[in-house]
Amino acid sequence: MSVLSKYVDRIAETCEQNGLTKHAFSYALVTSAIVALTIKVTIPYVIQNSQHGSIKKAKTKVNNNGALTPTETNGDGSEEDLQLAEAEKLLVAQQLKKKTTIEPGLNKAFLKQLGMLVKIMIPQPLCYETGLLSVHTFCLISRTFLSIYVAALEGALVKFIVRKDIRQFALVLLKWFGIAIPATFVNSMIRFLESKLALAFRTRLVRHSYRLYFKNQNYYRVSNLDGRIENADHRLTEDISVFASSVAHLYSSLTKPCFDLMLIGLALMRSSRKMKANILTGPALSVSVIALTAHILRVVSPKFGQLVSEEANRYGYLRHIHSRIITNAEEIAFYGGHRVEMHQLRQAYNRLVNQMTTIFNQKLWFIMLEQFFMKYVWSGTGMIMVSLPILTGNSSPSAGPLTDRDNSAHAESSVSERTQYLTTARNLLISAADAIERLMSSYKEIVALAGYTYRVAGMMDVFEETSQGIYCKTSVAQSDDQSNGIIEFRNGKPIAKGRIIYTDDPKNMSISLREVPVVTPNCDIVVPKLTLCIEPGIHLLITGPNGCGKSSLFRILSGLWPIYAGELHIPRPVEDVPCMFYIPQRPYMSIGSLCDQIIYPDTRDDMKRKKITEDELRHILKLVSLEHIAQRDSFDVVRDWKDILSGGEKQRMAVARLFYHKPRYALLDECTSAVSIDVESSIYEIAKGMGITLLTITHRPTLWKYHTHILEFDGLGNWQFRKMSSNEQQAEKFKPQTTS
Ligand SMILES: Nc1ncnc2c1ncn2[C@@H]1O[C@H](COP(=O)(O)OP(=O)(O)OP(=O)(O)O)[C@@H](O)[C@H]1O
Repeated sequence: MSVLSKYVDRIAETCEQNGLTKHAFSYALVTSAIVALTIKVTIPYVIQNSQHGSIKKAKTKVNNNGALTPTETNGDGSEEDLQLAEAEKLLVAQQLKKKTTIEPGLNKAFLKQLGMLVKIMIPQPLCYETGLLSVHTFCLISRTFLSIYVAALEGALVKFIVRKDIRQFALVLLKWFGIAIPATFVNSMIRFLESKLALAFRTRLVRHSYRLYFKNQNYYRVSNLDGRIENADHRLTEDISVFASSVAHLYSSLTKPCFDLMLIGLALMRSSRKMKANILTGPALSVSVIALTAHILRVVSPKFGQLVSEEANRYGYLRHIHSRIITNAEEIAFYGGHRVEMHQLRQAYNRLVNQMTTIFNQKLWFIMLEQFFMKYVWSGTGMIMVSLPILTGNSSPSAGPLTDRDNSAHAESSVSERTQYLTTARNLLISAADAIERLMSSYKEIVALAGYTYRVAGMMDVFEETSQGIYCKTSVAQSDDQSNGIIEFRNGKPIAKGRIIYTDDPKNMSISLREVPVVTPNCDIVVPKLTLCIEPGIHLLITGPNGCGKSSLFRILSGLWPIYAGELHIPRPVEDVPCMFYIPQRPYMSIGSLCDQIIYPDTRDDMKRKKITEDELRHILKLVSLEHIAQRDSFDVVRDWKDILSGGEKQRMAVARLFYHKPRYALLDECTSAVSIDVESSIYEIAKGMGITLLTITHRPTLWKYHTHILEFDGLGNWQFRKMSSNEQQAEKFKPQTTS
């Protein structure tokens, strides 16, 4: 700094010699500094706006064409970058189209969302969280009192040093050490309670969102039927955790400085009064300076909420790509697709880095300005505030004749008093400045919190809507013309007008569909109207070309896909006898032991309640020719069954589940395609013998003979439901692969 000022002095002298006054030079210097600062502050906004404009143009292109055809590239990103951005945004584009889209920031919507989340985190006035909050608040207030006491002690220490009073000095020093024990304990307690509070909030939020996530098969609906949340896992883990921590942190970083300011202000006023000075000038000056600087900071502050929300989006996308690679590792390895995958991973990472760099860049200038105000402008104001009582105070000796000795004693005492006042006031001011700095930087945290609030509250809103059957997907056919009047739309969203009716009549255990259309989540109509009745004992074979809607029918029967019209009548499941049990082509292996695989989705307790023994499980395994697995391992051994069992073994394990649950209807979706024909035949025989009605999708003619009826789709929306002729049942003899 001194080198710089010498350099400036030298230039000023040179200018003076050339006829320019020192005044004119300093005006020019200050003006150019202000102009430079203005340019620095405004340029990021100009760049940001122009980038926003170009991305918007590209987005319009996508929305208009309904395809990813970005034509614009911005300065720092390639076309590929933009494509990736669009891929990230594709699933939330529906939301962006809506006029009601809320941008994360410090606004009414944020307060509403925060209020909603606070109600979840603190469900009632008297609960564990309010207990924690009360203890935390008590610790925060105690810490403020301790700070004031320590400042007073330090003032007294200096006073006794100036007075050379060793005895008093030693006494106060002892007190100072004594206070250190509770002070450090309270400090540590504050951090401990903040972590406990964050964990308690997180637990409440996690419990609530898990409840919603598993309500009405939401975990399926959110990722398959709705397009607003791409990475629910990221929101359920990372976002909730960061949100809870930042709420807990904000509580202490907002309340503690407020207490500090209040009590320190009072303490400062008291010491000003002691110095017989005006107690209002100092605080009035400091309040005006702080209000002004705070306003400037607010105006120039970058939109940290949006920036943080976008960063979380990109981070979520990166994790999503990672988890896709882990899930599909074998397929990628067989294809040798590592180059493509790595490229996508790099792109996603680069986009995250770009966003983080933008945030760092924005922070650089903002923090510089913030520090300038807080460290220099405020310190200067503090110095004026502290010196005012001494400079304007009336501490002259009282009237009356005084000897020289009296005068010198009085002078000595008032010097030590003033030193004590200055030291105490300085310490208090440092604490107050620290408190204000924390309050100001909390603003940044609040804005960042707005980003997380937007993501967490948005997730809960989507969960609520999807659980009620309200979906939003990007590429849905949104007009009645496109859907031929089969689907009705309201506010651009399709309405599921169809009804599921559960029948309780034990004499009527049939499944019947009445004019139910098969509609995909994108609102493509696969079959316009389907009417059929499946009685127990009607073993139905479902055939048709690929993509004709066979599996979709199962999704509708299981209640996974909404019914847009007509009626579906199904028997109400009674305890221990499920109505339908679905077995997919790619069986799902759960985490757990061999026993857990067979009884899934039952638990061990359910199994005990049903009084099923391990011998019975062994028998079930024998029925599907898997007894060797039980011989190899015990039923309790936990393994990664997904990797340990072969494709055919996994399919047989899934059939073992069917034999364990013995449902009324089995929905078999090519579930034995990898099982040898002899085992497959015996499985079908046993299932029929158990009284299970089969609804089978298969391309194998060998299975036709186990069925009595056939449902044929032609792939154009037409279908035929009829009894099979005896010739068709013997199809395997003369019709090796045909379906319809
Ligand atoms: N989650 C989904 N979102 C959007 N469309 C889907 C979804 N699942 C399936 N579809 C579409 O629905 C149509 C019917 O699919 P479905 O799975 O019922 O075919 P399928 O007859 O079982 O075919 P395959 O014999 O190949 O298994 C297909 O055009 C498919 O693209």
